[in-house]
Amino acid sequence: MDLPGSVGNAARDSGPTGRRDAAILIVDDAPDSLATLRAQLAAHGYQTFVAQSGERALELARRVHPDLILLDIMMPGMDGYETCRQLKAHPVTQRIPVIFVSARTETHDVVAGFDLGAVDYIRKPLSLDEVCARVRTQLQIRASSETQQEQAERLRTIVDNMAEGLLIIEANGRIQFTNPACDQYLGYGANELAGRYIGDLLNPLVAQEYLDYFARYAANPTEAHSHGTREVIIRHKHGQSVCMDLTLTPMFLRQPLFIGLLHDITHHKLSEDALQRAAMVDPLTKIANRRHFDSFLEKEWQRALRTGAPLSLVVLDVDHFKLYNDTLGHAGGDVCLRQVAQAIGTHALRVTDLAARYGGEEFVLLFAETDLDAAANLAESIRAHIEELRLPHPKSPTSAWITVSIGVATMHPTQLDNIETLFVAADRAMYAAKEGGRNQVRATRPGDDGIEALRTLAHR
Ligand SMILES: Nc1nc2c(ncn2[C@@H]2O[C@H](COP(=O)(O)OP(=O)(O)OP(=O)(O)O)[C@@H](O)[C@H]2O)c(=O)[nH]1
Repeated sequence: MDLPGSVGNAARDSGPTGRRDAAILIVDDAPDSLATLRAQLAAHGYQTFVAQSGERALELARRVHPDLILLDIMMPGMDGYETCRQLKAHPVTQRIPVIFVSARTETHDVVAGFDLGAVDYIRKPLSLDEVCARVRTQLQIRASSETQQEQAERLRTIVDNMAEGLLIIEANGRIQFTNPACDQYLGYGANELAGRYIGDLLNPLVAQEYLDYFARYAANPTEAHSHGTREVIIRHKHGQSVCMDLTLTPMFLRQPLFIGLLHDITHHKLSEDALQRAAMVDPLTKIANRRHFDSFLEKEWQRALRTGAPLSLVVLDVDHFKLYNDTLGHAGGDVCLRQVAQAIGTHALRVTDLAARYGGEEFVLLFAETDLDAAANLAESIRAHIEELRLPHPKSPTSAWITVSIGVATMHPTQLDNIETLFVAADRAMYAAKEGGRNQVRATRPGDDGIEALRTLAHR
């Protein structure tokens, strides 16, 4: 009988403390030798299994997964060498340490044993204490290598499954490793990024900044600290840009290395952009709001200062709008403002033009690099466009339709001027249009003499 009474899965289970005794399979065709070894090992607290042939040893090893195998070489049928070869060839048993126990003591026998993957070789006749000492040592080695392997596997599982992208980068910017999340974020297959350089992913200026930081760290690893988290635009494999938070931490593992953690913030970015856009738009009419217009005007003003180009401001006010609201209701007034805004917006065609609702029923347009005549002509087409909308204004003393009064002012700004001057001039021109009978455009150049300078372009 080869098996001890307790063989089976129960014998291999963990005890209540979670620790199980090491199990040793002893393979020897000589019953005496088997019995002696077994008694000795059992006395040291090991669980033992015995087999008297190579074939039986293979079968048992696959079933009970012993922690160690003591294997005789000379056996009838399959000898110890062949048994060892087959143990090492099978995935279930290949990692079980094998110690040869043999009366064959020639060096080439011992070498052949090691060549087959044995971890030790004990010569017969046996010194039982020596056997126990060698068994104990091998079990300790196995336990510690198993622990290391488990730790490595645990780490690997974490790295493979984490949501953040992970990159290991060398000091020269070469990517050494990426995890699956990183590959997926950036559109690459497994191992495809390894060997590439961060310059392949980042814009040249940002990549250079990182390379400078790497070089500083490599020159003085003890002084360096984490580069912190920063928002970067990374090139996806298929060309599009992805917005990510990148956290870089330096570490020294035989060489200076940098651990990069990538966190996808495209979604935050999209909502941030949407918020930013919303902050620039008038909620009722969906054209630019006053805040956006003011900052746009400030930029164009500065540009006009540099280039000396003319800057034209158009101020537009809906005529008798209070009366319109009183007649058709506030909601009707809102609809009208939307239609007027839409019409105005269609006249701001160049990137240097902007139409905005400045407040209430007042609208403004900026035409950069546009002189007074051109701006006045544009204003006149806006006036005509709105009149042609034929939005009924039943009680208006000016027209049966909605009309607007428009003031235009043009300046070649100098350092001595300010934006206020341009606004005041356009406002005065607009009020002159109101006073002149509404539904008309008046234009002026600040600096010309007051109301006389206003030119009537279209007076109906
Ligand atoms: N429906 C609506 N009305 C608004 C809005 N903002 C301002 N108004 C109204 O627009 C009207 C502007 O009236 P006024 O400034 O007195 O001038 P007006 O009636 O347009 O007359 P003139 O400018 O002299 O032609 C006021 O009644 C405001 O309540 C808005 O968002 N929606």
